[in-house]
Amino acid sequence: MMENRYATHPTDTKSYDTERLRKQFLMEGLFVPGQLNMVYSHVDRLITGGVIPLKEPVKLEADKHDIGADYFLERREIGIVNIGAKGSVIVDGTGYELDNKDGLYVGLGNREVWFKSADALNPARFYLSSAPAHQHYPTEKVAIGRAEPAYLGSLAQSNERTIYKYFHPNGVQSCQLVMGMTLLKPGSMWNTMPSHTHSRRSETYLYFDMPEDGVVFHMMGEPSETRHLVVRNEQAVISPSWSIHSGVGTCHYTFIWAMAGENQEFADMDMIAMQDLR
Ligand SMILES: O=C[C@H](O)[C@@H](O)CC(=O)C(=O)O
Ligand SMILES: [Zn+2]
Repeated sequence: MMENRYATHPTDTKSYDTERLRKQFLMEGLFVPGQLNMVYSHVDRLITGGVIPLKEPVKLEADKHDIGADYFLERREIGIVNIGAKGSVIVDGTGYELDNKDGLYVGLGNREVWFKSADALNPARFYLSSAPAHQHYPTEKVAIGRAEPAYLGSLAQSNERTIYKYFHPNGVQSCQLVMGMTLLKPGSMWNTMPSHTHSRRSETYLYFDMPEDGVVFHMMGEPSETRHLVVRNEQAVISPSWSIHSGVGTCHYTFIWAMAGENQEFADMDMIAMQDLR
């Protein structure tokens, strides 16, 4: 299933109530057993999806009306991260086994991508992020143990966390997609504070590894006009270029970030001074 989400003007967003904010920016139903669910955001044309294969493998596909192509990766690339139990992704006949938190880049031109769980009773949960692409780059797996970690924050500020970059200029190559995972240490609940925007690109966040009753208050909006979304386990957020994207949880959690836009420089951010937040 593909749901469409359209771009929003920051001035319009000021008058949104909770319901409208959630409809526009929150992706709640990505992970449903046995299904492939996707959201097509017209912000940078990022497609965000989730798939939990059970007994039957699930094929990566979309309606021609949505993507304007005969097969999913005809004019796109995709980043996949498994947030569940062991599974595999089969790319034009070649299988790649993904354990929990392993990632796989699949580039333009691959015709058939299938998702499989090793055990239907304890299935894989694949998170997907896809951007338009103009060139083929090789399919490549990034095991979490192989990704380069960056340590940020401090326990005193409740934001001690490790950032793993999967697909980026110094790692697995892609056309647009820059994707990685940030793990908060137990006792740390804040992510991406001090906050930033980056008008050169947009971003999505998937929050997971949270208890059922856990929530993250995801901060969004223009720096001088902040709003929040209450986000639960395995829900994702669309962050347009003009919005901050930051959050605080009721306990520590993990999130996957994905970006697309003008460039791929991770550090190309506009930092917001704490005194400018409203
Ligand atoms: O533009 C970069 C993204 O917002 C994230 O990579 C930030 C992040 O993971 C963090 O600070 O923990
Ligand atoms: Zn960012």
